[in-house]
Order: sequence, then C-alpha cells, then structure tokens
Amino acid sequence: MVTSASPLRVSAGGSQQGSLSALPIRVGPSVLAGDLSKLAFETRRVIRAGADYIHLDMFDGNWVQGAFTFGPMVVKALRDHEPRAYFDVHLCVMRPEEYLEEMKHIGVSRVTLHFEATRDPGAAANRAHGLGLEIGLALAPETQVDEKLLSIAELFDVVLVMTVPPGFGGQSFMPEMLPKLRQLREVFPTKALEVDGGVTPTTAALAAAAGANEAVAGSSVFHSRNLRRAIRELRHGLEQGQQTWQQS
Ligand SMILES: O=C(CO)[C@H](O)[C@H](O)COP(=O)(O)O
Repeated sequence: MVTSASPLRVSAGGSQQGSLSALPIRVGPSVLAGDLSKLAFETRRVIRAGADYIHLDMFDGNWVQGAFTFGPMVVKALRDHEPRAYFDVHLCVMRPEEYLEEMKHIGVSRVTLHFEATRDPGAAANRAHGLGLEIGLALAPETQVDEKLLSIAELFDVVLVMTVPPGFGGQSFMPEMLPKLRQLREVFPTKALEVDGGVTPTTAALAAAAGANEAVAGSSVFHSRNLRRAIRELRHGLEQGQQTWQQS
C-alpha cells in the first residue's frame, strides 16, 4: 500500500498545498435519499434550496449486487423538467463506458465511471471529452492509489473518493478514506475532488481538510426538515475544512 509517507508523482503533478483556494466548494444532493416516487419534485426542491448540482446514482443491480435505481430514460425525463441544472451521474453499472454516448444524448453534465468497473478508463475519459462531456473517476473504498491509477486519474475532470461501499445510502463515513484524499490532492492540486457517502457537515469538514472540494450528500440533506439549512451547513463544513487545509 502506498502511504502519505511515500508521495507519488505523475508528470503534471507536484505538491502545491495552498492552491486549493482556487477550487470551488460545491454541494450535490443525492436524490437517492429523497422520495423516489417524486424525483422531479425532489430535484426542484434541492435546486431551490441552494444545491450546486444534482447527483444521480444509476445502479444496475449487477455491479452493485441487488441494488437497482433508475436508468437513462428517467434521467432524460428529469432533464426535461430541469433544463439548466448540473446533472452529475454516478454510473454504478457493469461496463459503464458503453453508456457515454447515451449520457451525452440525454443531457448529462458530468458522468462518473468506476475505476473498478471500466475496461479501459483512459480511453473512456478521452471518448467522453470528445463528446463534450465532463468525466469523473470513482474509486471504491478498497481501491488504493498507485502510480498506474494516478496516470489514469490525470485524464479525468474529477476524482470521486467513495467514503462508503457503493450500493445504498445511510451508511457511515469511512475516515480511513482521508489519507487517499490527501494523496490525490498532493498530486493533483487543481483537480476537483469529490466525496460521496455518509457526508454530514462534520465529515464534509474532515474531507475538505484532506483536500476534497465537492460533496455528495443524500441522507443529511433529504432527511433534514430544512433543506436550505442542511445545504448551507454542508457548504460551511467544506469551507471550514478547506481553511484547515490551507493552514496546514
Ligand atoms: O452513491 C451512493 C451510495 O452508493 C449515494 O450517493 C450515497 O450513499 C449518498 O447517501 P448518504 O449521504 O445517505 O450516504
């Protein structure tokens, strides 16, 4: 295992702590935690409450065993309701690279593929960019950072560090993912770094102090009685954490 005591470098890398201030803080509610019978309503509610983007988890019941959510047709229907929202689709499916053209066609803003599920992630990133799609690389908790992964991650617009095993909401944030975030931030000082799973204002602050600048949150937003306050507190947690990073 590579630890923070053995920093890794790729060609465009280099440790530039402090430049994190250039990266925008963004909060993306995961509609998985909302009322799935009212997806358009839930999406509109969090947009009005100040969400920066909408996180949409597509599970195929295969890559994440037994968990099905929704597919491209549902996302297309949502897009028709919300033509301007930033849609961040997290593909927890087998062979996610086969869906890139469809994601573009239905108006997705960014699509995130799992490193573990994709046959040739580098080629997928290049193809997504050719289509004019932003592209993310998701890392399941068991995936460790090494030179090969870094050279692939360099091709992506965002790296998503899963802070729970993908599959369902309501799990607890895994603090053991924080060193992974630190490693990635050291190598990629200006790349978007996102966390997903068990994100609350407290864990958002921990993640941002380790380098994250984007947070997906399901339960802590949708189970709150006040969506606006929940999103504001998550943003505040990220800002506090970013300050800690800058001072460290
Ligand atoms: O990708 C996911 C699960 O695989 C969800 O986006 C994530 O779990 C968000 O839910 P919560 O904030 O309740 O943990």
